[in-house]
Amino acid sequence: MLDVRSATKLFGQKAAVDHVSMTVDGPAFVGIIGRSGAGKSTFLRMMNGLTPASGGQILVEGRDILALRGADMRAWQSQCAMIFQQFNLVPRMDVVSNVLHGILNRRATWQTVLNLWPRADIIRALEILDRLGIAEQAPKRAEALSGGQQQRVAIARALMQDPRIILADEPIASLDPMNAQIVMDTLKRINVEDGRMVIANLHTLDTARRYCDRVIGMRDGRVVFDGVPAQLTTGVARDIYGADADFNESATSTAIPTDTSADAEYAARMLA
Ligand SMILES: Nc1ncnc2c1ncn2[C@@H]1O[C@H](COP(=O)(O)OP(=O)(O)OP(=O)(O)O)[C@@H](O)[C@H]1O
Repeated sequence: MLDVRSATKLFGQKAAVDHVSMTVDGPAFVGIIGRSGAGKSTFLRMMNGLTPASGGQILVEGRDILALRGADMRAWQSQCAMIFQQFNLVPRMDVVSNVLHGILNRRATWQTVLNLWPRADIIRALEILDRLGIAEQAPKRAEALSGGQQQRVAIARALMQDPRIILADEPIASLDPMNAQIVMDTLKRINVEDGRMVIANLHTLDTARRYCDRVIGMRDGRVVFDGVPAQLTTGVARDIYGADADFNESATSTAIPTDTSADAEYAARMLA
């Protein structure tokens, strides 16, 4: 389904993404790990056209999405939703309107300005929020929600697009461990239940091991590891992160104790 061939992005002389190649068949959950500056975000941004490539191809069912322009690129972007570390919601807008913004580019501007949405779209947005356990938050302003709830709204907005691929750029980097787990469980459910491919940049090894079918390790723009979580030993991780013998896995762990969260009830249900 996804065939990346020598994808490259240069910023001046520097290759942020350096001849990256990989194939992914079917709806896998792929994690990308690597130290800061390894090229993870740039690669995801190339995938959905936010950053134009300098070379290579990204073929999705034989079509090179790096070559798309205009309406074709916008059509691809609606099939390839993106989730960001900082959620990127409209803070003062209510939750359901934020979710409806997932299909903004399918609407006339005047309809959006007047906040006129077809009943069927509103119902679908509410159904998605209900599935993610946050339907009761629908009328609230996005800024009134906890970080974990806001990220679930961002996931709901992505689902509104009915995408084939979800790209998540450090989706849990701003969250406490319990909310991080809820968000990762949510992404995993979408992957398994809906058959949508998920590609997530992750900053913690334990998260990559726990949730991913496959892990890609990047270093200096290149793929230096491509395997299943069981192959991700401490030694391999040390190579990916370019760390020395003092490399300590706990530095990339989410296992920080916490006892407070606005999401405790939902967490209990999800984790039961
Ligand atoms: N717009 C840009 N202009 C110039 N250089 C850039 C730009 N975006 C990224 N870079 C450089 O490309 C390299 C890869 O950056 P990128 O953000 O993709 O890495 P990353 O692995 O996602 O790191 P982080 O986890 O810190 O986000 C870095 O050296 C970065 O400084």
